[in-house]
Amino acid sequence: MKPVAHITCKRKAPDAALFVGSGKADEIRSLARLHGASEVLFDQALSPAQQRNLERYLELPVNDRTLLILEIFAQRALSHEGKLQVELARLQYLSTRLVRRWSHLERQRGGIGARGGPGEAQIELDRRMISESIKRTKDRLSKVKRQHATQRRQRERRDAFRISLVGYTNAGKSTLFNTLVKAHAYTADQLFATLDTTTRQLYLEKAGRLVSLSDTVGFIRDLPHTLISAFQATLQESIDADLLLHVIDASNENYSEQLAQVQKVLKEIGASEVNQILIFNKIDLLAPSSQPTLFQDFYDLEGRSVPRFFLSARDSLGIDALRLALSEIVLSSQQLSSCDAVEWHSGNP
Ligand SMILES: Nc1nc2c(ncn2[C@@H]2O[C@H](COP(=O)(O)OP(=O)(O)OP(=O)(O)O)[C@@H](O)[C@H]2O)c(=O)[nH]1
Ligand SMILES: [Mg+2]
Repeated sequence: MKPVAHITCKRKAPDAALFVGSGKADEIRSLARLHGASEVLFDQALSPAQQRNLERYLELPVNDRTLLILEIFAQRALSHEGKLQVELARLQYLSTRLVRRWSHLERQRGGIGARGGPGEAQIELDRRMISESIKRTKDRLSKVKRQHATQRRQRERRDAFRISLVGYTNAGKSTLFNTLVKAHAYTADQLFATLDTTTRQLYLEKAGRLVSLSDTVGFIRDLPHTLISAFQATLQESIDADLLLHVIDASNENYSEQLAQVQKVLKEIGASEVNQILIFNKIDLLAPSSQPTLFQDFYDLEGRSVPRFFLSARDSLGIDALRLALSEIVLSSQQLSSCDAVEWHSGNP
């Protein structure tokens, strides 16, 4: 599907019935007719009622940002757990929108049904089918989650230091992951290239030990709440980590907004207290005048001073300095935990 036209609108508050004003809705309708559009997509979350009213008004299928993100997620999910999570989020989304949605369109197309469109009985049947599917998917998901929790506990028992890559979608997390572990995670110039958490062992020479490194799903502005809860298990990896590498596309003009969005999601999933290092990536794309003079400094992250590294994951530029810093952090955390142990012993003769 390709966009044929787009239209923006400024309003103090969304209209309860149509989301936009009726004048704007008329404009959308003429534009859609002019371009022969087959669907209208809103880059915002619509309520079920708004969506229904808009479809009636525009006489076209109307979808919203949540559904678009769900569709992209559905295409990208690879693991069994990821697929189940997307399926569940999609069913839950659908179940709120199953109210005579298509009746008016089917009537126009001379559709079947006694009084045009699916009857109440059909809707009731669909609803029951969806709620059964929701239950089945939930059961399957909780089984997979139990298995994963066991695996996670086993990893924890091995006492690994855990590092997670987090950041806005397309920031370069998977590229950095590959560069660091020389693995081959799927990278692509598209949103949500990665949906499943991949974990590999990373050897840090200076620390003389292995740590575990996880690549995670990218974050995005206004991530719908249903999706946050659907991906809670996947994002759990970042909450459980000892250290977050927050990757930022420094060449993106909206990088500071994206950084703030990621911070917001981290708060929502309860990971805002985990230590962070900021990675300003893609410096190869910066103009000579914007190149950093220092490749390592500190950044004021909501009142916390956190280490920041400038690098290019694609060109392996600045990677050695990052590996060195990671080694130092791992070593000092080891010292800290052995100090704890000593204190504990001295306090308990
Ligand atoms: N020029 C340049 N491009 C980069 C760099 N790092 C990543 N990219 C490109 O940016 C795009 C996105 O990279 P990914 O590693 O897939 O990004 P991601 O953060 O894993 O994205 P999601 O999985 O979608 O969240 C790809 O086209 C990469 O080749 C870099 O340092 N410089
Ligand atoms: Mg990725």
